[in-house]
Amino acid sequence: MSGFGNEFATEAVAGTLPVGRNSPQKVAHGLYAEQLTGTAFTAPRHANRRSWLYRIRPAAMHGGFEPFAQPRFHEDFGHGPVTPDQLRWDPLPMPAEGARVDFVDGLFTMAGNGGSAAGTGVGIHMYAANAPMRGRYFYSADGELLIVPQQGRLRIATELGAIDVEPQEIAVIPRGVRFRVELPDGAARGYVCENHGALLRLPDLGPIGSNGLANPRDFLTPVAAYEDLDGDFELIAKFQGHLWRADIGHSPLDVVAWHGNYAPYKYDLRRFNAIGSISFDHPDPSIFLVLHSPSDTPGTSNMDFAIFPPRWLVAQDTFRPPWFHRNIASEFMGLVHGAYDAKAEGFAPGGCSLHNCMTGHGPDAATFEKASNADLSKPDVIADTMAFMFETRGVIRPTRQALDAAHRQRQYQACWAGLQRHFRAG
Ligand SMILES: O=C(O)Cc1cc(O)ccc1O
Ligand SMILES: [Fe+2]
Repeated sequence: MSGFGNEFATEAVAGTLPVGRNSPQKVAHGLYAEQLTGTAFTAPRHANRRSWLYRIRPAAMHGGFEPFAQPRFHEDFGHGPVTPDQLRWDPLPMPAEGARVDFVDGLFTMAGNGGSAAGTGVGIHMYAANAPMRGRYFYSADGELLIVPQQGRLRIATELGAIDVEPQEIAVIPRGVRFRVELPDGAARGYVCENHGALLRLPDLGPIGSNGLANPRDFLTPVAAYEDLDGDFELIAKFQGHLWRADIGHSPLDVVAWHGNYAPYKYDLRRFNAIGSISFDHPDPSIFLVLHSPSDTPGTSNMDFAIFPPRWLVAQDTFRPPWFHRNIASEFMGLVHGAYDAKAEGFAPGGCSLHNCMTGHGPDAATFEKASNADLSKPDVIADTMAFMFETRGVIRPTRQALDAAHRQRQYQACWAGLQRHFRAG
């Protein structure tokens, strides 16, 4: 179903959805009615999100929760000093041969800020997995999950229907929605931004007008699909930064029909309508905004999700790649595909970098040399690329395990060491 944040209505068995009411005395086909709210009951209408689910058993039916051990997936960003160094990592290694690692076991928390208790900030995780989730279902009560696959497709079977995503697409699973991940290609790796703040939404377009950037009709939400399965299953929850498990005797993906505007969705990043300079200067990266989580301060996001897709560079008398800069915002970047135009070397697909508040960064020495001498009489085309940025208002604190990881590039700063002094007074 196409559209962003629409009021959808979908039923896997005809005649299930009640007409003219949400909670009739008896629901058709002997189902239970259940409301799932994603915003405060009294949130303004334009921001209000909730769905009505008609299901075989209510979500309340499961055993007691007990702690679940997966120590690499958490919300512990530390309280001590945080380095202002530029940081970069090679791709998260795939699971060892012979190990069976599913999506939940394969999550590795890289960095974050704020937290689930505060209701602001983000958790930034990566996953590397080689096995489907079997008899296991997961949800995060701590935030919505923006999933950015980098290698391998995911089939995300959720309570509200199934989403198939591949690299260069994204999926968003709302807070609380239960799901299971299968790996059609046998293995998968990617990035996850767990958003503790306001729900992701499309940005206003200002003078750009009524079309452009990510267009609403390119967002896709699944139709209802249900499992009617009994068994010795497990429900895993992320709640207040910790993982919990409970026995559940049936598949929680048993929603036969639903209606509402709180639902998972996907988007193909290749549909993004990139807008840029056709005169001079490289614009601010806000021009590449796909989705954002606003904060209480106008114009200042809790989190921005921006991408750097294929595009033409035509600006005249201009250093065309990203400039050298320091920002108030903090930037976590990943690369889904190809090469990134500010980094000639070292930023690999599946890798990531972190440039925090006021930390200087920009093109590496090789990129600077090339772009300073490029022939500007011709347009350049940047093809075969898809980089992205999770940009936040708060400083992004790398986790201990990310700083200690063998795949951290300890010599990253050397990429700027070759920048020559060119100054001549007069
Ligand atoms: O640091 C980066 O590479 C991301 C980035 C890209 C860009 O085009 C402008 C600013 C910016 O921070
Ligand atoms: Fe930057």
